Amino acid sequence: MALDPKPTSAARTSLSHIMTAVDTNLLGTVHGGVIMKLVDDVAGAVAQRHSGGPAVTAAMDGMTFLHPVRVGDLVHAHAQVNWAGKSSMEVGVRVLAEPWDRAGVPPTKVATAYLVFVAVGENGHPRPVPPVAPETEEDERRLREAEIRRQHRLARRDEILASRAPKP
Ligand SMILES: CCCCCCCCCCCCCCCC(=O)SCCNC(=O)CCNC(=O)[C@H](O)C(C)(C)COP(=O)(O)OP(=O)(O)OC[C@H]1O[C@@H](n2cnc3c(N)ncnc32)[C@H](O)[C@@H]1OP(=O)(O)O
Repeated sequence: MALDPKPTSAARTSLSHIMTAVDTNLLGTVHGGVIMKLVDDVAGAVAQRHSGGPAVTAAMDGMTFLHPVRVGDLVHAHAQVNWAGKSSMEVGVRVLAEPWDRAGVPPTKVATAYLVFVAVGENGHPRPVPPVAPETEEDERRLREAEIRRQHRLARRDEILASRAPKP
C-alpha cells in the first residue's frame, strides 16, 4: 500500500555547534570532517523523521566548502528532504556560520551538501518511504534539481559498471 506524502516541513530540522580548538585542523581552521559529521547528523535526523524509522547514509555527494570556518563560529546546519523515491531520500543541507558572541552579524553560507539516505527495516534491508510533498516554489525547485542529480548518480553508476563488463 502506498504511503501518504509528507510535507517538506514535517521533517525539516537544524543542528548547531560552537566550534572550539578541538575542532581544528593543522592549519588552525575547522576541519572539514567536523562539518561533514554535523551535516551527516542533521541529514540523518531529517531522514529518520521523514521515513518514520531508521535510515542509513548511502552516499554523500556535492559536499562543497565555500568559506573557512574558525574557532568561535556558531555553525548551523539546516536540512530538509528534497526528494524521496521507493526507499531512498535525498537530503539537502545548508551550513551557515556566525560569531558565537555577537548578535546582528549576518550569517555566512560556508558549505552545502546532498546526501542519499536509505530507510531500513530491522533486517537492514531497504523499506518504503513516503513521497515528499513540496510546499513552496523553493521546495519544488529542490525536488526538480534532486531528480536531475538522481538521474546522474544512476547513469554514472551504470556507466562505470558497464565499463567493467568483459569485452567480447
Ligand atoms: C553533541 C550533539 C550530537 C548530536 C547527534 C545527533 C544525532 C542525530 C541523528 C543522527 C543520525 C545519524 C545518521 C548517521 C547514519 C550513519 O552513519 S549510517 C552508517 C553509514 N552507512 C552505512 O553503513 C550504510 C551501508 N549500506 C547499506 O546498508 C546498503 O548499501 C543500503 C544503503 C541499505 C542499500 O542497500 P541495497 O540492498 O544496496 O539497496 P538497493 O535495493 O540496491 O537500493 C535501495 C535504494 O537506495 C538507492 N541507493 C543505494 N545505494 C545508493 C547510492 N550509492 N547512491 C544513491 N542511491 C543509492 C537505490 O537507488 C534505491 O533507491 P529507491 O529506488 O529504493 O528509492
